[in-house]
Amino acid sequence: MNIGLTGGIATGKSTVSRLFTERGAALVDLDVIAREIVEPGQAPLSQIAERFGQAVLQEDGTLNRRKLGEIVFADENERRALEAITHPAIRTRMRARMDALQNERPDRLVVVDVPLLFESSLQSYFEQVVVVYVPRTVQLERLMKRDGLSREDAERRLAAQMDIEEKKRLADRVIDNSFGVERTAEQIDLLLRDKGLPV
Ligand SMILES: CC(C)(COP(=O)(O)OP(=O)(O)OC[C@H]1O[C@@H](n2cnc3c(N)ncnc32)[C@H](O)[C@@H]1O)[C@@H](O)C(=O)NCCC(=O)NCCS
Ligand SMILES: Nc1ncnc2c1ncn2[C@@H]1O[C@H](COP(=O)(O)OP(=O)(O)OP(=O)(O)O)[C@@H](O)[C@H]1O
Repeated sequence: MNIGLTGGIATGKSTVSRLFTERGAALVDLDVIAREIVEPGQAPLSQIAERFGQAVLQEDGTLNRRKLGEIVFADENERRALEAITHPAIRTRMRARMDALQNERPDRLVVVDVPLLFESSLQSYFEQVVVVYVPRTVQLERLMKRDGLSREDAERRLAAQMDIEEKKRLADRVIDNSFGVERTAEQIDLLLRDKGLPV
């Protein structure tokens, strides 16, 4: 049994993932996998340095994420080039983790946090696609606050993704995270009950 969990940047996917794992679900997080595959010694990191120049590496050879972020969120072509390097490796690892977890305990819910699920057309990997939703204004405020970004930088990151209202329309199920975390937890309990899972 699996769920593909998505939403927009800073709409609350990590918060919702944590609520699921507290209730016994297993988690596969694509932001974590995306970091693993660019660790020193991994092929994608060398490809990134070749494509974007040594300036995107720090002195210790690790990726300068802030610098690369500035480049790719300002230019769609650059972003696509980065995705062409990273996405195949991310997808392979995602599939392997999902299979391993499901084989280990077939009765367990596997939640997969996939920020770009719709943008990358990954619907077919999942039995149900759940969107964590907040209105755009709330999304922008939470993003600026959490990451210390200016409004302009936050807007740029939002512009790199499908609009949250569009994602809401495409969802099999929506979790509204506009209110307190308690209200969000109630919606998760309801979803688990609908699936016949213990809460
Ligand atoms: C550009 C990078 C180095 C910036 O790193 P940074 O630490 O600032 O951000 P982080 O990785 O924590 O991502 C935060 C959020 O940004 C958004 N985001 C990241 N990459 C992209 C992208 N290519 N397109 C649109 N949104 C993106 C997602 O909502 C993600 O959850 C990094 O995001 C990256 O390597 N992106 C390419 C891999 C990728 O597509 N990851 C997204 C999940 S698979
Ligand atoms: N219900 C809520 N009420 C108030 N603040 C919240 C709520 N849910 C999440 N937040 C805050 O909003 C910010 C974004 O949440 P979170 O990090 O879970 O989003 P995300 O979708 O995982 O982000 P990303 O796309 O960057 O991975 C965080 O600072 C978090 O503490």
